[in-house]
Amino acid sequence: PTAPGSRATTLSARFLGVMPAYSAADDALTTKLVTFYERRGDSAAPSHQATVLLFDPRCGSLRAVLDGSVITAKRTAAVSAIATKLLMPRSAEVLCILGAGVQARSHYEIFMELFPFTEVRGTRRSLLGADRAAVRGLTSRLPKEKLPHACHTTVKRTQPQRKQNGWPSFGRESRGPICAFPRRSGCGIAASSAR
Ligand SMILES: NC(=O)C1=CN([C@@H]2O[C@H](COP(=O)(O)OP(=O)(O)OC[C@H]3O[C@@H](n4cnc5c(N)ncnc54)[C@H](OP(=O)(O)O)[C@@H]3O)[C@@H](O)[C@H]2O)C=CC1
Ligand SMILES: O=C([O-])C1=[NH+]CCC1
Repeated sequence: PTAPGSRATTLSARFLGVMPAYSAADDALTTKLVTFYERRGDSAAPSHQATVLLFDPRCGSLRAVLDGSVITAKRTAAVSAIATKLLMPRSAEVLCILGAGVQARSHYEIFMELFPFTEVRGTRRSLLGADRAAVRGLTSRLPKEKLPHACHTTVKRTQPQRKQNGWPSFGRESRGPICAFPRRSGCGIAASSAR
């Protein structure tokens, strides 16, 4: 959990995070409850499930219960976008997304809206079969200049964007194995100027 004052109760690879926050400026008292579980087998449940509770700061009464899934997806991508805006080299042209989950999708959407990337490349574990360890190490071990080469599929922004469930359809323009991007679930994101 990333919010100040957050607490997480852990049971193996299963977490319940409690993320309370108070903003005097917004007159808002709130907490998010989020479970994040390692996905097992072919479970259909999302790995992250969240609910947001909104309280009246004056009397402490509960005022609203909100589904936290969209809030989590959009808020996390928005914070990444702010960091990217401040840190990304001006020459960056390639957006590389590692993983193909909820965050991958929300990051893709906001990054393509805000930044002039000319190309997007993506990778997902399931395509790698026995080579899963290689993907696990991507974010930590791969030299920056190698990152795009590790990606499994690519689409040029200049080409017509065919959509498939809201995502670009990585098809004929793909290099390497064609990825039915996405299936269900993103583990990391990086912007690279490497060609
Ligand atoms: N900082 C913040 O505020 C937040 C951070 N997060 C973090 O962002 C990350 C992504 O979350 P989310 O998109 O919701 O999760 P999803 O479960 O939707 O997606 C996870 C993706 O990571 C891949 N993956 C999982 N384990 C491995 C592994 N061992 N090796 C390679 N790939 C793997 C999955 O592959 P496959 O499809 O094959 O299963 C899937 O593509 C998580 O680490 C999450 O905790 C999320 C929300 C908020
Ligand atoms: O903000 C959030 O919902 C989470 N951060 C890490 C795991 C879940």
